[in-house]
Amino acid sequence: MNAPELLLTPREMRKADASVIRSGTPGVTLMQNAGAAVADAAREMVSPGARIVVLAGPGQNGGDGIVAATRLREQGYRVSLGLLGKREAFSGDAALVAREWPSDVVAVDGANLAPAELVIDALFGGGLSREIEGAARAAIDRINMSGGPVLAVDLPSGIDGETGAVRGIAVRAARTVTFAARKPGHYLLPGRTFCGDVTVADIGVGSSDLQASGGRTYVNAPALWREAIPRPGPSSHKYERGHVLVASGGATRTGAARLAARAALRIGAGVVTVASPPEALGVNAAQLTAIMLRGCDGPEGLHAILADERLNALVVGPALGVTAVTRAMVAVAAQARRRLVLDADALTSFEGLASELHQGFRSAPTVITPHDGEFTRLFKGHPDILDPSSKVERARRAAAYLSAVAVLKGADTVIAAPDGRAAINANGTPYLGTAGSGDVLCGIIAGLMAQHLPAFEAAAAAVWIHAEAGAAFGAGLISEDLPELIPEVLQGLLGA
Ligand SMILES: NC(=O)C1=CN([C@@H]2O[C@H](COP(=O)(O)OP(=O)(O)OC[C@H]3O[C@@H](n4cnc5c(N)ncnc54)[C@H](O)[C@@H]3O)[C@@H](O)[C@H]2O)[C@@H](O)CC1
Ligand SMILES: Nc1ncnc2c1ncn2[C@@H]1O[C@H](COP(=O)(O)OP(=O)(O)O)[C@@H](O)[C@H]1O
Ligand SMILES: [K+]
Repeated sequence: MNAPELLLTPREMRKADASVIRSGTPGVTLMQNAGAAVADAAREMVSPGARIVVLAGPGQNGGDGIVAATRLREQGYRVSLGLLGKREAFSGDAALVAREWPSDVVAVDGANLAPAELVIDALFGGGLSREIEGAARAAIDRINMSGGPVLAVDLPSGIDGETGAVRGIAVRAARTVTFAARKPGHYLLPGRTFCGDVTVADIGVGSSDLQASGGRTYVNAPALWREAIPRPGPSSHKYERGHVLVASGGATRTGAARLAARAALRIGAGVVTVASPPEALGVNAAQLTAIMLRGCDGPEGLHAILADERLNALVVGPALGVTAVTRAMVAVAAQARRRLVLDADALTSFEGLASELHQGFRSAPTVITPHDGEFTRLFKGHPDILDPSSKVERARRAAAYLSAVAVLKGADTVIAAPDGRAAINANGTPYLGTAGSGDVLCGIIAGLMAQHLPAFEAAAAAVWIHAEAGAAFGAGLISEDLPELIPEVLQGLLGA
C-alpha cells in the first residue's frame, strides 16, 4: 500500500532539511541535487541547445536556480542568468554555488526574456516572507507577459508555500519542480492554479527526515483511509453495517434529507431512516423506498427516537431552518452520544454562538461540514479561529475548539481533526457546486461513520469519494446523480 503523502510547510521543510544536515549530508549537496533535478525537468521542456533564461533571487531558491543554470550551460544550452540583487550578496550554500557560475550575470530587469524558449523561475521559494514589490514585482510581471513556458523552482515565486496565497503577484508556471515533499501551497487555492504540473524530486531527504519535520498535513487520497473502509463479512447483517438517521426539514424542505439518506445507503450503511416532522411525512413517504421513515416532532421527538440504540449515526442540519429549535435538535443529538454529522442550518443556527459548542463533541465522534460562509458565521467573534491565513490552520483550530472533525468545504476542501491531523482535497470539479451537493456529502460521511470508520477517516474518505463521483460525471451533474455514482467509485477502491 502507498504511504499517505505528507505535505510540508516551508517551516517544516526547513526542519526536515536540518535533520538531513545533522545526519551528515551538507546543505550544498541538497542544493546541488535540487538544481540538478530542475535541470532535468528543463531538458524535458525544450530541445537541445535551446535558449534558457534563469532568474535567481537572493536566497537558497536562487541557489537552486544557479545550479540548474550551471548544469544546463555545461550541457550545451544557451543559458543567461539574471539576478535579483548582487552576486556578492548571496550567503550560505547559495554563495558557494554562485561562485561556480562561469559567465556574466545581468540584473533581473536587464534580462531579455524575448528570445527565451524557457524561463526558470528561481526568485523565491519557501523563504517568501512578505508582499512582493519593486524590482521583484516587475520581474514577475515580465515573466508572465513573456508568454513562453515557465519552470518554477520549488514554488512559483509569489505563492506562499504554507497558505497558497498570492503575495502581491505570482509567476504562472507550466511546471513546478519541488523537493522532498509537496507543500500545502501546491494544493490550496489559488496557489494550485499557478503551479502547472508539480513533480517532486528526491534530493536525499529521507522519510525519517520528513517525519522529523513534525508535519501532519496530508494530500487527501485513498492511502490515507482506504484500509479503514469495511467490507461486509459473509455472515454480517444489516444492523452491523450501521443505521443512519437523517433529520428532515418541514413539508417544503425535505429534499436535502433524502439526498443525504440516499448517499448514506449507497456508501454502505445497512439501514437508513429519515426522521420527518409530522407535516412532512406525506411528501417524504411518497419518495422513499429502501429508506425508512419515522415521524419526529422536534427535539423531544428526536430524543424519543434515539431510544433505539441501533441508530448509530445521525445527520442534523440540512434544511432544518435557522432557529432555536434546530439548536435544541443539535443539543439532543450531541447528548445522545451517537456519531454525528452537523451541516448547514445546524451550524448557522449557532451564528456567533460557537462558545456554546466549545468542547461539546468530546464524547462521540462528530464532523462539522461548513463552507466558508457557514464557518465565518459559526465562529463570529473568534479571531483566533477565523484569522489564520492558512485554511488548514483555520480548520485545525476549529476542530480543536469543538473537539470535532472540521470539513472546511470548497474547491480545496480541508479536513482537520482535533489531534492536529489535516488533509487537503484536490480531486474535485467545479460541477460539484450544485444545489444539494453538500447534503450528499453529509450522508456519505454519516454512512461511513455508521460502519465504524473513525471520524477523520470517514470525513476524508467521503470528501474524496464525493469529489471522485462528481469528477467522473462532469458536465450536467446534479446532486441526485451523486449517490448513484458512489458504487463505481467504491468498487474501484475496494476492488470488488
Ligand atoms: N539546504 C538548502 O539550502 C536547500 C534549499 N532549498 C531551496 O531553498 C529555498 C528556500 O530558501 P530560503 O529560505 O533562502 O528562501 P528563498 O530563497 O525562497 O527566499 C529568501 C530570500 O528572499 C528574500 N525575500 C523574501 N520575501 C521577499 C519579498 N517579498 N521581496 C523581496 N525579497 C524577499 C529574503 O529576505 C531572503 O533573502 C527552497 O524554496 C528551495 O528552493 C532546497 O533546495 C532544499 C535544500
Ligand atoms: N469548484 C469546486 N471544486 C470542487 N468542489 C467544489 C467546488 N465548488 C463546490 N464544491 C463542493 O461541492 C459541495 C457543495 O456543498 P455546499 O456548499 O454545502 O452546497 P449545498 O448547500 O448546495 O449542498 C462541497 O462538498 C464543496 O467542496
Ligand atoms: K520559485
